[in-house]
Amino acid sequence: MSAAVQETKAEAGAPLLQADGVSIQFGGLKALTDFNLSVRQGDLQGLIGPNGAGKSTAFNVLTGVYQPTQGEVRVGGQRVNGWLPHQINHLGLARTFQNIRLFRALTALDNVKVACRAQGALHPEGVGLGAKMKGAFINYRDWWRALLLTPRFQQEERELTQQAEHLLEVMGLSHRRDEEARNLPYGEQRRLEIARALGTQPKVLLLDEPAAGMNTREKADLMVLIRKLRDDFKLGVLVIEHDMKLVMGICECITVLDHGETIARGAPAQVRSDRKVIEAYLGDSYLESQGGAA
Ligand SMILES: Nc1ncnc2c1ncn2[C@@H]1O[C@H](COP(=O)(O)OP(=O)(O)OP(=O)(O)O)[C@@H](O)[C@H]1O
Repeated sequence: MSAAVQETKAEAGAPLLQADGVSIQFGGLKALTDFNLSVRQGDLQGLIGPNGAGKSTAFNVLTGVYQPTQGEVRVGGQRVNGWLPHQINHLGLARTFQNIRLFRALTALDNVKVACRAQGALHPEGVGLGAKMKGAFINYRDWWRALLLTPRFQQEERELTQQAEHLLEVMGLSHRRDEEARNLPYGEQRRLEIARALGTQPKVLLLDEPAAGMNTREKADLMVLIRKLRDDFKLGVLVIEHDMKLVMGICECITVLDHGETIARGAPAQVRSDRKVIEAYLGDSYLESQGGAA
């Protein structure tokens, strides 16, 4: 870790994202049990575990897609249980999905612009009728502005385009600016998803299997890129990833889930030699491939 990042971490203070004793149950299935997590600025953490361990469920609970059966989620110190995903996003939490969810028929630029616009818009925070009515009023006002092409709307459009172009450049996608998302190669679609998440100006970025489907070269580039995003955008990053080389290579702290329970947490070296982790996930073949035993 660079001295600059260590310094940033020391200043980081309070967690940007926190889960305290979070559990969620689907019928009789305990998908996540007593899950605790803390992400601060400058963190690059991993979340791993076998298929069905509860990793995506954890992301869904943290981002408001699912409501926890028990426990508390805080974003920027604010309790967000019961909040909608876009409201939580507005507090500074953005994510990508395991199955890419781009606007397939929109250009790369427009995919990112949509996210930049969402952040620029005022989203009333909280739950309840007051927030809903305020939201409806804002939507109505913005609709008229767009319809009448007011000078302010046009100025905002220019600024959004510049922001989106910058993010495409950061993600190495400038050459795809005007191509429809569905026509991009798979690896580039994954990077476009990250550009779109960055468009909402997050403080914490959750990446769900960002390297899935990428070739070795693309994965290596992605590792460098994720670190750079963490540093340049002053983010806290949490990554779900099955590629152990990538997770062990970039994450400073790794949480391991199995059947919804946290079975280990620590630095890569500590986690990969943990007997429970080897038994549940890595397997002895992984150890052998690394040339050692626990
Ligand atoms: N909406 C839902 N309704 C019912 N069960 C669910 C729901 N979402 C997840 N589950 C179950 O919760 C468990 C955890 O699933 P989850 O998708 O979080 O695992 P995962 O660790 O992300 O797995 P993978 O690595 O395969 O993506 C699984 O048994 C899954 O079938």
